[in-house]
Amino acid sequence: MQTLSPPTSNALNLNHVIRTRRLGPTRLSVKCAYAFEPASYGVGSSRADWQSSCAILASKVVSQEQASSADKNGGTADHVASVNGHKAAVSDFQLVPIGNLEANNKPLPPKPLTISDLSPAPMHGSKLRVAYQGVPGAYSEAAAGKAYPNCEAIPCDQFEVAFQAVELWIADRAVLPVENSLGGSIHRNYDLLLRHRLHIVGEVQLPVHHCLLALPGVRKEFLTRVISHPQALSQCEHTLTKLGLNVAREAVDDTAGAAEFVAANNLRDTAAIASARAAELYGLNVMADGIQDDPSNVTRFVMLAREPIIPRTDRPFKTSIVFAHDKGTSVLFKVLSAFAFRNISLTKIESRPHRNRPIRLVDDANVGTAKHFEYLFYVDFEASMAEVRAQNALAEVQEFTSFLRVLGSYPMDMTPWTPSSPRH
Ligand SMILES: O=C(O)C(=O)C[C@]1(C(=O)O)C=C[C@@H](O)C=C1
Repeated sequence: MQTLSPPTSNALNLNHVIRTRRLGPTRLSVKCAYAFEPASYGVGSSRADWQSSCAILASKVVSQEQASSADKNGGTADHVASVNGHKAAVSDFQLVPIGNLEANNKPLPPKPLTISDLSPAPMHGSKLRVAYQGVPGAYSEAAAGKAYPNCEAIPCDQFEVAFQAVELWIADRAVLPVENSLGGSIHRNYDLLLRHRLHIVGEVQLPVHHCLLALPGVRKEFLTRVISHPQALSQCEHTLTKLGLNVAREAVDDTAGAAEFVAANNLRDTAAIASARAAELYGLNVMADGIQDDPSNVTRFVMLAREPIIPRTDRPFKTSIVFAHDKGTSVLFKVLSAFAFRNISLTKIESRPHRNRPIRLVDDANVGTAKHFEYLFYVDFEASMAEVRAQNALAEVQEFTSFLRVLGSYPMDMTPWTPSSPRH
């Protein structure tokens, strides 16, 4: 996939990230997130390890910010001296947050934690911060808004950065696409779900209504290429051909980023496939509206958090799992029968290469060596982990598999269906 970097989006370092999260939606980049590579913050295998790593990170962030504000006030030497054991006054060590000073500059004792401090989100009364991949105007931003109305949406330049933003407490949630009704699965996010330790806490299904966007005054005959996210290009493939647009199609990181790129570079030979909101944001014209090949085009997004939600039985729930087996795919039928036997419907099954052990060799002295590809299986089923039948099904699945992880048990998106109508 080609990466067209729009001139407006700079790669940020961690200090910038921390500041811009308060200022507004500058895109988080992988460069900033890699400042805390998993290996360097030593995430252990247990949740306790992971949580304490996050706490250490969060305290590092605070002390970095305090150090930089001390620098600005010419306080570096004092700070270093106090850390080295001179000037051991409490205020030098800043054991009490700076804001907690009485009028006479005496530190107040720390405030006790309350129940609301412990609730997972929103943090400290502020808006919920939701990471998504893309720039403003992307469908993922709309999905974040549907999942968490009034949230502060935080643009990230890659899916991986959105995962890390939540892990590093820069964001409270991530909203990421996993499948589209026309384009199929977004494999990258399936792989990332396994590599990261976040939990699926919800899903949203967003009707995706694509537009063909170009600079004002540009006509179809001028176009030599159409750029967009690969999913968007595949969702509009036939319609583009029907419109007579047999021009080059180029994949970029996100739909709104494509619109931004056309506008920022004043490209009169290039159109972007993106939302009507992207047209407004980047000053483009809508040349054709509703160009997705199916009017009921819909993308399913999952909401991710550091903590799982407590599963319930008072409304429809879905559960997502991933499993593998040492003996390969032969176990699949047994696993699926554990659900069929209990009348639990599967809504999705996806297989991905088993990255740690992609090939299994089976030697047969007479005929040679068979090389089987190994897979991880992702299954979504319609039941809550609070239901006994789901617990029993998983207990059985565990017997057949060498690896099983519950990615989340969460309420199904049951919002009324409103497909968009084609108007091109
Ligand atoms: O590029 C965007 O606007 C996105 O939000 C990404 C994405 C995707 O990854 O599938 C989301 C929804 C649409 O299906 C097209 C693209």
